[in-house]
This record gives sequence, C-alpha cells and structure tokens, in this order.
Amino acid sequence: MADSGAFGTRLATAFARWGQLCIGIDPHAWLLGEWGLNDDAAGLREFGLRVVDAAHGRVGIVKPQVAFFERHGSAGYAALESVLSAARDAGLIVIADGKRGDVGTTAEAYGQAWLTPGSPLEADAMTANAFQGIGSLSGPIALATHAGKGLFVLAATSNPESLPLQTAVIAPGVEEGTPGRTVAAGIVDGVIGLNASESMGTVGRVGSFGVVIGATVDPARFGLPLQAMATHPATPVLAPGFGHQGASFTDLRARYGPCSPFVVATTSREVLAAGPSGIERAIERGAGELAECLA
Ligand SMILES: O=c1ccn([C@@H]2O[C@H](COP(=O)(O)O)[C@@H](O)[C@H]2O)c(=O)[nH]1
Repeated sequence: MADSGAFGTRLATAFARWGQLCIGIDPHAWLLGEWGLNDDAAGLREFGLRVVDAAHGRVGIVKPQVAFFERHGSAGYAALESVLSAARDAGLIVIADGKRGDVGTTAEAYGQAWLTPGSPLEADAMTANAFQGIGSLSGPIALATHAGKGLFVLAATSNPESLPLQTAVIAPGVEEGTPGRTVAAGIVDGVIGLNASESMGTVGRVGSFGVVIGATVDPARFGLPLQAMATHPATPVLAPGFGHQGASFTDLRARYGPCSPFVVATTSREVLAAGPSGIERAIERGAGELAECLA
C-alpha cells in the first residue's frame, strides 16, 4: 500500500485533524475571469495551485472537478496533474471528481488512471458511476483495496433531475430477497457490503468505499439506509450541494442523521467566489461554521 493505511483510515484522521469540509477546485470560466486569470491551461494551473495553497493548513480534503480541466484537452490535463500532485504533496486528501463508470474492463482502466500509485493522475479517491451496475466497478474497487485508495459511488445526487431515476424502485424479482429497494438504496447497500468485506482485512472506523448523497436531497425520499451506513465500518458520504446549490451546514445533522460524522461536506463556488484575496478567509469561515454545526 503506497500511502499509509487504507483510505477510510486516512479520511478519519483528516476529519479528526481538520474537520469535514472539502474544498472543490472547479475552475469555471467566469471564476477564472474574476480571479484575473485566463481561461487557458496556464490559468487553470494557477487557479488550482492557489486553491491548494489556501486549503493547505485550513482543511484536509480537496475535490478537483475533472471536467473543468478536460475543457482544455491535453494541456488541461497537464494542469490537473500539477494540481493533483501539489495537493497530495501538501498532505491533502484528493478526491478526483470525474464520475467514471463503464463495462468492467474499461472501468478498471479508469481505476488505473486515478488510483494507481505513481500514475500521473494519481488521487486518493475517485468518484464513480454505477449506472452499469455496481459489479461493473469491481476493477477500480480491487485497485483501491490494493493501493489504499477510495471510491465514492453516485447514489442520490444533488441535482434536481436525479429524483425520478434514482428513486425508481428495482422491479421485484430482479434482485433476490430485496424487493422494493430504490436504485439509490441498492447502490448504497452494495457499497456498505464492500466496506463490510474490506473490514475483514483492516481495522478502521470508516470504510474506504463511500457514496455520493447530495446535501440538497431528502435521504428518506430516496429510501436510504442511513443507520446501516453508520454502522461499523461506516460508509463515508461525499456531500456536494452546500453553498451555491442552496444547502446549508445548519441542516447537515438533520439531513444525514447518524451518518453526520462521516460526511465529507463539499463546497466549490461559494468559497471560490471569494477570489484570490478572500479565499483563505472564506475557507476558514466555512470550516468554522461547519465545525459549529457538528459540535
Ligand atoms: O451530486 C453531485 C455530485 C457532484 N457534484 C459536484 O460537486 C461540485 C459542486 O459545486 P458547487 O459549486 O459547490 O455547487 C461540482 O464539481 C459538481 O460537479 C454535485 O454538485 N452534485
């Protein structure tokens, strides 16, 4: 294992040291403009490195959004590589948000790209899409287990369009013994199972496999098993939607209930809009407000 320990263990350590705030690195074109940077690869790199600098010593986790770098092709990817490596060198936990998924062998290649130690795009965890079935992610899951990395699988996403598809009920008879589960709950149950089997080899309070549950959604509406998720080893939750999408830290406990201590509360535009001169203060303010809400 290249990093020290399983991803879930490192996540728990980051929570204890820095709290649960995660800063999204989302270089929207308009934000680059507001930061006085060009919308090109050099601008992306500069923006990303400045956010990493501001996050360092204030939070423990960052989440670069791959799409904004991808807009600039290979030069954008080179910028992303610099940002990923600077963040990891700074000791930050890096969650690459690319929402990858495909048939098994291709999904495995995604895992090789983002989770292999020494890969140019190495992160600590990646986001993954289980639309092709959670079993299609077995390649990245195996790689993550081997390398001490993590995976966050989309379950109940923060966008309003998610509701009809993710709350759809899996037809009885399709899954033996589990009638009536929503798609979101089926994914969450699958990820709980991964953590249960990982825990046979590791001792940790937090599992290395997590789910994405947006801070804007009502977990009850999606039929999510929050209590089971909070059971040892807990299934961590990547929770986007705070700030610009309307969710507030003050609602976190009510929303996530027993899973609240295992939530990675992520925010991008709300903090990034403070600009290069205000971002450090904005991160400190966000981290402080979140800590108060979780105290
Ligand atoms: O359900 C999801 C999954 C991922 N995201 C990503 O998180 C950030 C949110 O940015 P904000 O500026 O804080 O709204 C962005 O990268 C999304 O792609 C999400 O919003 N919802």
